[in-house]
Amino acid sequence: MDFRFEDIGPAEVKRRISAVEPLTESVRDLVDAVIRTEVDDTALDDARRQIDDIVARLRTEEKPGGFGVPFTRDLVGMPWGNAATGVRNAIAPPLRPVTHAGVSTAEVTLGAAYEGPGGHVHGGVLALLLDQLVGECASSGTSMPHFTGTLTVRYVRPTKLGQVSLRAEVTGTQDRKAFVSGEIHDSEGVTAEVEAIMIRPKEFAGRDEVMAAIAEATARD
Ligand SMILES: CCCCC/C=C\C/C=C\C/C=C\C/C=C\CCCC(=O)SCCNC(=O)CCNC(=O)[C@H](O)C(C)(C)COP(=O)(O)OP(=O)(O)OC[C@H]1O[C@@H](n2cnc3c(N)ncnc32)[C@H](O)[C@@H]1OP(=O)(O)O
Repeated sequence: MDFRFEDIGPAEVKRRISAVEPLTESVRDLVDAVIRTEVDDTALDDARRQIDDIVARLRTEEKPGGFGVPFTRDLVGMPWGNAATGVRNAIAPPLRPVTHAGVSTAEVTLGAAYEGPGGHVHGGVLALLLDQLVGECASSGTSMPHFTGTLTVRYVRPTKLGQVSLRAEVTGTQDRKAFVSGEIHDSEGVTAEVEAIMIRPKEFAGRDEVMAAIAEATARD
């Protein structure tokens, strides 16, 4: 597991997010524009050249591999490359889950980049969002990381592209397992339901083990 520690506080986290998030949003807009544009071939080629230049500039300084999940000195995770939520990830819709009293919710708008059946959301994208939400729900509720063991999605009816709401709730726990139920709905009701078995890996028996894993990974860096 890639645990790292950065000795920074909330103000620095906020500064870093505000420096990069507008770029992520612009790239997300770019993805949507490339799907929907009807400009001619010359304009497409011109756009490609300009984008290649920008990519070369960004790559002059870059991390190897993924972004990882560094933790701040207050043990706030920064999963900024996360496929569903990452503030640096233009592929992420992005999902912004909120957990309160054991219930996680999120509202998200799924545009052209998330299409599967014509005009409707790809089933894999719905599973991704539900997977993330049940992970947040199990992990935030216990303040310990839980991984997805088994995720069962029932697609009730096609989900139209546009705004959807998600909800998840822990329905029970047994040793290191948390059972989570959830759903996605649009303006007309439920479109997909999920049942998940989330598991706290045995190396994270308690907070001390998580802290030890962070310290060990930081010492390796
Ligand atoms: C102090 C610092 C604070 C830290 C942070 C705190 C909070 C974090 C807050 C928020 C975090 C936010 C969100 C969460 C993040 C992302 C969500 C996305 C979720 C994912 O995207 S995550 C990636 C996909 N996921 C995997 O990549 C898992 C690969 N896999 C494994 O890593 C292992 O396989 C594991 C860990 C699953 C189990 O390994 P293990 O060794 O711990 O478990 P073990 O075998 O001992 O079994 C123990 C009991 O679980 C049962 N069991 C085992 N496996 C099962 C399965 N698959 N399904 C159903 N039940 C299963 C057994 O049957 C037994 O049950 P019983 O005790 O009843 O016999």
